[in-house]
Amino acid sequence: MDILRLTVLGAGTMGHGIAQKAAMSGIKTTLFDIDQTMLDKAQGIISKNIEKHFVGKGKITAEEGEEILGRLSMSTDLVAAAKEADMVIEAVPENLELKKSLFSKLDEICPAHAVLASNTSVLSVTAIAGATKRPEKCIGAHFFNPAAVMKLVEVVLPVGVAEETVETVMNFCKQLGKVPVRVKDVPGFIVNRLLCPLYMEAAQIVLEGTATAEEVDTAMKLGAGHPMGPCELADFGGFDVIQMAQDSIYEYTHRESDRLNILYRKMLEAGRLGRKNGKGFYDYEADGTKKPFKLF
Ligand SMILES: NC(=O)c1ccc[n+]([C@@H]2O[C@H](COP(=O)([O-])OP(=O)(O)OC[C@H]3O[C@@H](n4cnc5c(N)ncnc54)[C@H](O)[C@@H]3O)[C@@H](O)[C@H]2O)c1
Repeated sequence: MDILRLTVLGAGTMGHGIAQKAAMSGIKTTLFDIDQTMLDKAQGIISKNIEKHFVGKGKITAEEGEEILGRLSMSTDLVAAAKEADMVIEAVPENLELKKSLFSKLDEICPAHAVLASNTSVLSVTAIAGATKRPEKCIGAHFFNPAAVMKLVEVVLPVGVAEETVETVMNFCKQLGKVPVRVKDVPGFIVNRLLCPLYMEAAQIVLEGTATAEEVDTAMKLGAGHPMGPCELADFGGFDVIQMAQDSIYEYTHRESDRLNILYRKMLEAGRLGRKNGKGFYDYEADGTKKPFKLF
């Protein structure tokens, strides 16, 4: 099935990037949020991105830029936003009850053929799908931040998903210029399952004083070819998100090595969330410069 009409729920960090990419790929896209100010903000960011990075750089004409924006509409009315959708992607806050309740409503509102996708990072897609009467049409579509730029989408297969749904979503991702990878609905999927142990060991090295965060980052960038060091990357992802991901992986594996490193818990207790509040392994200035934070 081709996706001609897409609805994205949540106009925050991820939702606006997914909506921008879909509109740029020729898909009629509606961005829904309960907060009009988030929709206004998203509209502003998308318009600026298209002007600055595409029209301004001569990649598309001004008319093509207008056409992209013409394919994008904003709504605070869920029924109007979703009733004709071929596919819905929810990118609302990481809260299982909220996502289940939205999926249950979407199940009533959307056409019978519509695919319902969740952008959840750590929650069970199977549990979200279970809130509907169409689990075979529910799936995870895990985009990465910034969603308009990052190539990967983890296509997450919950229990009971139909192969036809998987194929539809794999093709949709390719239409967006993304590279989709199939993964079963197990905590951490692929990327977080592999990144979390790196975050935990990096924190342990810093905690025991073997090396500083800066030394860990330099070592992994220059020695392992990573574009960002693990401490910088942990700051970027956010310690609250890492905590949720790590706890969900531990709940699945019950391995001691998969427990959240105490340093993240201490940072969170100290109100340090990472880049999102300018306080992580590093302190960040408004101009993007950073200096290492002295832990103890
Ligand atoms: N930020 C990331 O790096 C990242 C990466 C991958 C996946 N995710 C996942 O994407 C989802 C969204 O994350 P985000 O960082 O974009 O969040 P965000 O807080 O930036 O945005 C969430 C948006 O949802 C809106 N919202 C709240 N309740 C709503 C409702 N009932 N209906 C519609 N909209 C509602 C909010 O107004 C807000 O605009 C989460 O599940 C998160 O785990 C985030």
